[in-house]
Order: sequence, then C-alpha cells, then structure tokens
Amino acid sequence: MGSNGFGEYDHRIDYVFKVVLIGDSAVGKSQLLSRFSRNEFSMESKSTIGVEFQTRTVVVDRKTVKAQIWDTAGQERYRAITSAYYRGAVGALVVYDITQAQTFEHVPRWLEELKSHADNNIVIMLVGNKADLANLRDVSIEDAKEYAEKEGLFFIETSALESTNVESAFYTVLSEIYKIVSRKALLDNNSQGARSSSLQGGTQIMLSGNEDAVKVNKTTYCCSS
Ligand SMILES: Nc1nc2c(ncn2[C@@H]2O[C@H](COP(=O)(O)OP(=O)(O)OP(=O)(O)O)[C@@H](O)[C@H]2O)c(=O)[nH]1
Repeated sequence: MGSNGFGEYDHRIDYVFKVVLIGDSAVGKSQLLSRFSRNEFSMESKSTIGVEFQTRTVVVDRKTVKAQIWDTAGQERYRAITSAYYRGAVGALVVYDITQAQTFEHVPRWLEELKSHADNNIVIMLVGNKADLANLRDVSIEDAKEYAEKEGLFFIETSALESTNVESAFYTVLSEIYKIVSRKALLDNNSQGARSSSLQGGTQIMLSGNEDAVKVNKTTYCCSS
C-alpha cells in the first residue's frame, strides 16, 4: 500500500474511472501522467500530438479502481476532437505552470471547454505544476487558492520533476469520484449506482450515462500503455 493508502493490485477491477488532463502547452501534463503511471520523468518531453492514455490501478476505499488518464496537446493545432476526448470523463486535472502567469490566466478558458463538453458532475482539480521552480514563481498560492474556491475546484501544487503531490492530486480526484459514485449508489438504493457499462476488467463509470464512452475508449484511440 502507498503512503496515501492506495496501492497496486493485480486482481479484479471494480471500476474504471476516466480522468482527463487539460491546460496550456508545456505546463507538464504529460510528465504528471508519466510520473503517476510509470514513476518516470523526462526533461526532454515533446509536445503531445493527438491523444494518448495511460492507466494505473489503485485502491480507493477498498475498491480496485483502474484510473484511465487521458492526455492531449495544449496546443490547439495538435488537439484531437474535443467532445470525444471528454466523453465519459468523470474527473479532470486543469494544469497550469506556476512560473508562467499566462497559463493560469488561461484556466477559465479550459473550464469553459469542460463546461461545454464534459459531464456537469465531473470532479475538477486545479493543479499548479513545477512547484520545484519556486524562485521563478509567477502565480501565488493565495491567488490560485482563492480562484479555486470561487470556482468550486480542488487545488494543489505539484512537481512532476520532484514527484511532489502527484499521487495526492490524482488520488484526491479518484476518491472524490468514488464518493459521488457511492453516494449515487445509496440514493438509487441498488448496487448499480452511477450509470455504468460493463467493460472487460471493470465497470466504466459514467456520471450521467453515455453508452458511447466505452466504444470510444476501446476503438477510437490507440493507447500508449
Ligand atoms: N522543473 C520542472 N519541469 C517540468 C515539470 N513538469 C514538466 N516539466 C517540463 O516542462 C516541459 C513540458 O512538459 P510536458 O509534460 O511535455 O508538457 P505538456 O503540458 O504535456 O505539453 P503539451 O503536450 O504541449 O500540451 C518539459 O521540458 C518537462 O520536462 C516540473 O514539475 N518541474
């Protein structure tokens, strides 16, 4: 078990949660994913072209959850079809670079995109990455916290380079998704909970139900893991 109380299990998957990474180019989305899924980091990271995803299996509240984390380019010209990227997503990490104020100023645009394409109940975490570069800081923690509170987002600062708070960022999103799923299950008063589709090796959770999500995940994109 990891320090956050979650670890890697090989056996049966209870749920599959799709989580998307968004934010401007070069804020560190791919490296956050690489750190979380493979515990690797590269300074020579190239811009993502199109879409890729990686998975990691974690334990949340004694349930085995396969986190399917999707990454796309921050740059408009490299981005894949937006609605397909967000379809079926139950969590999102909106990433900015703490040394580039402009990437923080663009966060409202990313939230707009989420609002127009993703489920209303999606769990959103605002992530200030590159916290290791404190001497180059251009966005204060206070400003980011205040903004996150105003918008009803979770907030954390991370360093993919130093592996600081990366586990916490993903784990917080996954456990909040799980809370919603279990709350829905209670409300529904049956074991179905949030709408779901049966998927090989687990149950794909959809907050509002979109049966296409599984098909898109399985056939439209090739995964890099
Ligand atoms: N110092 C520092 N550098 C980082 C960190 N995370 C990423 N980087 C560097 O920032 C650059 C961009 O990282 P990427 O992960 O490729 O950025 P991205 O957001 O995926 O970029 P796009 O694919 O273009 O959208 C690379 O040189 C990374 O090595 C971090 O936590 N600290």
